[in-house]
Order: sequence, then C-alpha cells, then structure tokens
Amino acid sequence: MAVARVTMEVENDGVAVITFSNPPVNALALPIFEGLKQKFTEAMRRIDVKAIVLTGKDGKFSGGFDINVFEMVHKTGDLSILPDVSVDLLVNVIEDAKKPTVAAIAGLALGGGLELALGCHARIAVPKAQLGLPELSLGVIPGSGGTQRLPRLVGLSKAVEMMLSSRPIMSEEGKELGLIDAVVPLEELLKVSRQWALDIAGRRKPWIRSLHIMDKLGSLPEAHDLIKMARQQAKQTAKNMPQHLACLDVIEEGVIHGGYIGVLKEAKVFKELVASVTSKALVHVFFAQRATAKVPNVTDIGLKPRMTKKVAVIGGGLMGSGIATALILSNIYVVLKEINSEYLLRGIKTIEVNIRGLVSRKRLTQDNAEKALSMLKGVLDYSEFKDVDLVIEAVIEDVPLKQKIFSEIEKACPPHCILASNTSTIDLNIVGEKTRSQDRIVGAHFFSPAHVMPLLEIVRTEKTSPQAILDLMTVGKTIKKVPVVVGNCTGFAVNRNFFPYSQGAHILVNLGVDVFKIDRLITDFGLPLGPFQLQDLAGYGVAVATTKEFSSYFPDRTFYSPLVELLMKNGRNGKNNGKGYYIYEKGSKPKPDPLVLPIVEESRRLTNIMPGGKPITVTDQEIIEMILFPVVNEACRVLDEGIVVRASDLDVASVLGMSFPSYRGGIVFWADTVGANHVYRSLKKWSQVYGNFYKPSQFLEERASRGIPLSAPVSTPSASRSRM
Ligand SMILES: C[C@H](O)CC(=O)SCCNC(=O)CCNC(=O)[C@H](O)C(C)(C)COP(=O)(O)OP(=O)(O)OC[C@H]1O[C@@H](n2cnc3c(N)ncnc32)[C@H](O)[C@@H]1OP(=O)(O)O
Repeated sequence: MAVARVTMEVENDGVAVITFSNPPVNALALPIFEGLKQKFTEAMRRIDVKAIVLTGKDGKFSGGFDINVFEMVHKTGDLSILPDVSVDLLVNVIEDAKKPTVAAIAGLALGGGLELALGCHARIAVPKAQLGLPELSLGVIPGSGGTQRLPRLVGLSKAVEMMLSSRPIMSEEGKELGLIDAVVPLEELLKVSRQWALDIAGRRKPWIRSLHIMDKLGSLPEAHDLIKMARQQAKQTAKNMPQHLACLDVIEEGVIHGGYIGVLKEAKVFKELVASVTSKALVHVFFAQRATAKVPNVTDIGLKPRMTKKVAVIGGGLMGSGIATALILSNIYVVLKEINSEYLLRGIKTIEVNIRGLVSRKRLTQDNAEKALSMLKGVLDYSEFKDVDLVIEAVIEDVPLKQKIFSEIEKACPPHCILASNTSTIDLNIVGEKTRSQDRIVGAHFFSPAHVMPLLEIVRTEKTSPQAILDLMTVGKTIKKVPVVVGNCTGFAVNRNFFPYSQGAHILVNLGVDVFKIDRLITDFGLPLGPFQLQDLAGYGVAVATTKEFSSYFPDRTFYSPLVELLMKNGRNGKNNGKGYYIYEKGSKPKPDPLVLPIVEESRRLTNIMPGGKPITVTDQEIIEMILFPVVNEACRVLDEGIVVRASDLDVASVLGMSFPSYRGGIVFWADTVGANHVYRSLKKWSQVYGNFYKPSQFLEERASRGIPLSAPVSTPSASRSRM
C-alpha cells in the first residue's frame, strides 16, 4: 500500500526542497495537503530558509487531486471531507507568502497538481512534461484556483480551450505560452529551480503572483465575446453536462471581479459539482476503466507480459487496415497479408489514407507519419510469419475460410505466437477447431474505425492461456486501446449487449413511432447517433447479417423487421449510396428523407403489430426506455453468464465501444441510477402487451425483487454457465 508523505530538506544555499510522494502518480491525497501545510509553515518560520522548491517524487509532479476522495463523497454524501486547499493553502500559505516558491515539474502536472504549481511564483519543467486541467472530464471544474490563474498566465482563449477540452499541453508549448518559465533536462531540474527560487528572493527574477496579473486577460468586451462564444459551443458539444457552462461562469466572475473573488466562486461551484450525478458517473468511468486492467487469474498470478515486436495482420479490408494503422502508429512492425496484389495495394492505400488523415488533422507530425509507414510491409504469403509474435486475422466472417487460415498460421508461426481473430460474431472454439493450439487462440475484437475507436474486446475461450491474454492486453495498452477481457459467446459482450438497441428501435417504428423522432430522442439522451442513422452508417448488410446470427442463437427475443430489406429493395443502402433513412450529400449534414415514410408504412403493414392497427401513444421518456431497457436486460444476462469479470467492464465497453454517454456512467451504472425495479416493472408491462422481446431476465427479476443493484458482484453465475 502506497504511503502519501511530504518531506523537506534544507541545504546550505538556503533553499528548502519540499517533496511530496504518493505513488504511482503523486495524487494529492488528504495527508499530502496536511503535510504541505506543515512543511510550508516550517519553511516560512525557519530563518535559514530563503526560498522554496516544490516537487514531486520519482519523476512526476502530480496527477492531481486524489480522485478517491470524490468517490468517498459520492458514497457518503459528505462534502466536508473536501479540504479547503484553494484559499487556505494556495493563496494564504504559498502565493501570498514572504518567501518565494518555485515548482519543479517532471513528468506531469495535471488538475490540482498543475494548480499547485500555478500558485507558485515560477515553474520550471522538464521536456515533454504534460500540463493540463482535465477536471471537466470528471464532471467538476478546477477547484484550486486553476480557473483564475491559468487564464492570467496563458491568456483567456488558450485557458478556456485547455479546460473545456481537458487536453494537456507539453511543457515546450507551456514555455511559449508563459505557463512555464524554463524547460530544462531532468538532471538539471532541481539545480535550476533552486537557483530560480534564490533569484526571485534576491529580486533578480520577477516575483509573480499569478492570481493578480491582468495583462493577458484582454479587455472586458473581448473577454465577454470569447466566453459567450465558448458557451454557445459548449451547449452543443457538451449537452446534458453542467460543468462546462459552470466553468465558464466561474472564469467570467474572475474576469469581472478579480481573481480572488473568482477563486471564492470557484470553490463554491466546485463543491456543488463534486456532488452532481455527472461527476458520480464520470468518476465511476475513470475507475472502471482502470479496473479493466485487473483480470483475475491473468494479471494477479505473477506472469510477465512478453514483448510483441512484430505482428501479422491477415486481410487488408477496412478492419485489417485500421488494425495495422493502430499498430504501426505505436511503432510495432506489421506485415499485412492479402491474397492478391490488388487487394494488398488497396489495404496499404487505406493505411496511408488513415495516417495522412491524422497528419492533416494535426494529430500526427509528418516525421512520425513517415516513421509509422516505414513499419509496414505488405506480403502475399506466409514466409514473413516465421518470427511474428502475434497474428490478427481480419478476413470476412466465413467459418471455413477462418478455419483454413488458422490451420495454416499454426504451421507458419513460431510456437509462442498468439493467434487472434477479429471476428465479431463467430465462436472462437469453432475458428480454432482444426488446430492443436487452442491455448493461444484468442479474440481481438476491434471496433471500426480500428485506429480511432478506443475499445479492444479481448475474447477468451475456456482454453485460452492467461499468458496469451496478458500479452494481448499489453499490446492493446501499447496501441492506446482500453482492453476489456470478456468470455466467448454470440456477439461477445458489446455486440450482444447492444443487439436489442436496434431491435427495440425497429419494434417501436413498427408500432407506429416516427423513425426520426427516435433518432432525435436517442441523440438528445447522449448517444452520438440514433439507431437508424447508425444503421445507415454501418451499412444494411451488417444489420441483416447480425439479425440472422442473433436470431439463430436467441430466437426467443429476436424481432424480425422487414424494414431494412424493404429499404434495400427500394435502392437504398444507407450512407454507402447516399440514400438510407437519411439523404447523404457531400458537405452537408444528413437530412431525414420523407420518401422513407411510405416504406415504413409498408413495413408496418407487413408486421401488423400495432394494437388495433393504430400507432401506439408513448411519451418521449418511454421511447428512450423501450430502446435502452432491453439493452439493460441483455446486460443482465451477460452478467449472469459471467461473460464479463465485473459489471463496470460492461460500463466501459458500452462507453468506448458503443459511445454510450460517459456522463451517464455506462449502461449498468445508468440502469442503477434509474433503478432495477423500474426497469423490471417497465419491461414486464411491455412484455405483456408487445411480447417476449421485452421479457425481463431472471437476473433482473431477482435483483429488482431483492433490491440489489445490478452492478453488485455476481456471486455465482447461474447454471454453471460462466465463460471466464
Ligand atoms: C481540485 C482539483 O482541481 C481537482 C482535481 O485535481 S481532479 C483530478 C485531475 N486529474 C486527473 O484527471 C488526472 C487523472 N489521471 C490520469 O489521467 C492518468 O491516471 C495519468 C495521466 C495521471 C496517468 O496515466 P497512466 O500512466 O496510464 O496510469 P493510470 O493507470 O491511469 O493510473 C495509475 C494509477 O494511478 C491512479 N490515479 C491516477 N490519477 C489519480 C488521481 N488523480 N487520483 C487518484 N488516483 C489516481 C489510477 O487510478 C491508477 O490506479 P490503479 O493502478 O490502482 O488502477
């Protein structure tokens, strides 16, 4: 267990170096604040101390305020455990002190960590240190003066951008902006900081209290305009979240009434937001995401991940080229195999387009793009497979083809090589049936576009070895994905969980609800696309294939809607040919197409499920629930069958794989905020009127009747069906 502590050393030059330590990221836990206050008070008192250097231990300044404290507040509702750091420590003890303090920043200074540094009188950083205020991503605002000091150091526009995006900058940019006073190598960090502190004390360098400087804020009308524009933008990009507008209000308060008044308002709003449901949800997602790295019997049995230097990707289609892109971007050598040179060239071209796209969006430098592309080699046979550490097969969903490939790669690859399939539906036991290497066969299910979407579903069978899972998790982390380990079943965790999403939407349309209204309500709820626009984007082939697959495994709860086939019959293929539920034209937003309405009518006539032949009457809230509660119901089955290690893994998977709004905490977390009982009773009612699709699962019924949250651990998966 890590111990949070603060130490102080005073040397002959009269500089007190105060070092705080709380591995692994020096999070500012409550004892750190206590320790800082004590050491600063001592340093101010001692006559042998002329100046202070504040630093974090082990090559990191700080990852910010201890987020566990937020969790504690969420559990207990007790806001009094939040310390008054902002005025008590930062203003009174550090910034307004009679001795200067210099922050020596290595590694990172985020959130409260950066705010601590902003309260110092100068900041020295190592190259490439990350500096940012990501509090909004946790549903709060900076609470230790960041909303006031950052604009005063870097200017209002940049500060607003940094806070609203939560994205950090590097120390080099910080230096240009005036946030950092000097960038020096790690070996010189303390030496330069000590001298800087002495120079301030000796008035050879400026003694700057950043809360009081004004010159970078611009005129009041300029500030008003900038904040007004940011508000308009936030209303669109951050709807349903209070922290963005709250942050802008607090910044504005300081611009109008001065930094100190701003700090007081900031502290008040910060506390209010810590208690908000949005913060509760986002903090949950933060810890849930980290929990996915802990997989029982894989990460806790002393195994060491093996290095993966070279990966073979089979298939240069959309998925294969996306996967290869993600790998080469992280400096992993890739051989891309195709069956002929035409397909191979097409695959390589797609990868080049992916990489150039990142350059044009300024996400990648030209140099790094060239470096990434130099890690790629196209091949037409298996000769390059003799020294690969991992193969990812990404060909079409065809069982005999996959089986053939797996028996070939078993022979072509070294015995340690992991044999992974990117299948999204096919049982991995069947994929590997013709090999004797079941222990190294695993699913590596990426989400399209694979170089962009952050989730990697790692699917294990009963036979997959812990080492293979660990190695794939490590590759996933290296290529900046969040790996979630799941069990083997139809659709695995994410696709299976969200199959009822589009089914529910189709039932509603056939019951008489408007297609476009459904999409609008779902996007208002927070998903980026409604179910019908999503179907347009994915292509109707996917919809038809998944319905076929799922209906054969889950016939009791598959609804057959003829709508997609009718659309295809009418020459509509979704975004592919510019005509789906919506019309797609270059350069303009998708427009609902009224010509779809007669096709919808035809579908309704064929299914004939409207009670009394009339459209049903439902509220907007019910429409959302009739689509999302069946998803919750399926999540319950997934939990019951032990497909995921813990409920929060499904939250992460739903947020990162299906873009379920993170500020609602993920599918299970959200269901618990709604209440298992309400979900159960609603489903039960609908199942009586509209049929089996809505029938509550046994797991849901049990949890609802016993008042147990859906997220509570599953003691024993029912009927010995655990897949993990
Ligand atoms: C008053 C203030 O304004 C309020 C605040 O400061 S709110 C906090 C603001 N800070 C942040 O949002 C930063 C959150 N942390 C991060 O983004 C990332 O953890 C990081 C960039 C610091 C490090 O990333 P990475 O190296 O990938 O390590 P990561 O796995 O995320 O974290 C390592 C461990 O540190 C923990 N950790 C990271 N930051 C933490 C924090 N601020 N508080 C508590 N624990 C933290 C993680 O939970 C994880 O714990 P685990 O090993 O038990 O799972």
